Amino acid sequence: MKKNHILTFTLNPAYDLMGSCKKIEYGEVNRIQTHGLYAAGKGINVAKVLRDLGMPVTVSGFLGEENKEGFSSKILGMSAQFHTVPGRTRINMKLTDAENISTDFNFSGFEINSKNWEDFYSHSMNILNNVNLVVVSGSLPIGIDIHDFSLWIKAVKEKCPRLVFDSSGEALKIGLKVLPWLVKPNLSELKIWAGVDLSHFSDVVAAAKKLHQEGIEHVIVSLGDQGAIWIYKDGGYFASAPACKVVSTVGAGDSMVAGLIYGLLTGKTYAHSLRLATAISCITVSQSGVGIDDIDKLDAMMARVNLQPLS
Ligand SMILES: Nc1ncnc2c1ncn2[C@@H]1O[C@H](COP(=O)(O)OP(=O)(O)O)[C@@H](O)[C@H]1O
Ligand SMILES: O=P(O)(O)OC[C@H]1O[C@](O)(COP(=O)(O)O)[C@@H](O)[C@@H]1O
Repeated sequence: MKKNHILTFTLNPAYDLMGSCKKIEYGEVNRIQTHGLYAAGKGINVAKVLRDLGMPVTVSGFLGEENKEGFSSKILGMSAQFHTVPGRTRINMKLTDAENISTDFNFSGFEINSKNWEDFYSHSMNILNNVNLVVVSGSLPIGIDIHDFSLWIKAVKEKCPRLVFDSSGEALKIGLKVLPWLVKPNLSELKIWAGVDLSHFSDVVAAAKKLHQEGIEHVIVSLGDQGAIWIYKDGGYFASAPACKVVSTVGAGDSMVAGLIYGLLTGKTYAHSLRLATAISCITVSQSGVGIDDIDKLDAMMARVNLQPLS
């Protein structure tokens, strides 16, 4: 396997059906303009960006048997090592309205039984050999016991200490306990972890520092259109996100994670890496779907990111 080989696990991938309408009318028939149907889920999105930046990447997780045709053809250029299970991969609906607000309807899909989990567990440990960095991202499908997930992610970290973790809800709380190498909660996820309302910027910085002090080397908190902060051993940065036309914010966080990984694995400075990650996430916001189709756009977007050191 090549140097810097990256593996992403998406236990609950999805087809993202993206579209827009003027306004979502509750209880009415809503007519939606379709933008596209994409193979997605957090680790898949991270992998798309890394692939476009030229990094070798493998994607893994579960995939539903019934609608698996087509998924692989939508993620060309990366190695796919999915564990197929009976049932359907979920379809998540993502709508952007005239005020540029994205609303997500994340459905449930296949269910995992204990045999599926046991098989996946051993398969996942095998494919972790020779991996330089592993990403565990997204929600858990129905049927995965949180205690089993906790044991699995611990074992993943033992095999590959450079663990990047991005999830929500109970899985987020459990995953943070294994002290991943890098985490990127958004503001609402950080609030859940902190258990308090983080109403001021200084509260957000303090909570991120606390998470870092627990033993997580890189804590990045994304703040939507406000940008992001990064706390690491010797300091931190705030990056403001450049104003951009919003097509859909879906995948913005995943794109940021990919940019951070790329910067860190290719030896860029933290300032450069955060600038790059912020720029990539803004490019994602200004298009439908995740990925960098024009690499020349990046430099221009990076120049528009404003960085400030945090004390
Ligand atoms: N409306 C926006 N305009 C510009 N950049 C944005 C916007 N929304 C998100 N971003 C960029 O994407 C990053 C991740 O977005 P955020 O919504 O915080 O994450 P998540 O998708 O994980 O909830 C932000 O830090 C920012 O750089
Ligand atoms: O696994 P979850 O938490 O339901 O999230 C899955 C959804 O998140 C996405 O990966 C987008 O995530 P972000 O907007 O946080 O980057 C979608 O592609 C997918 O539908």
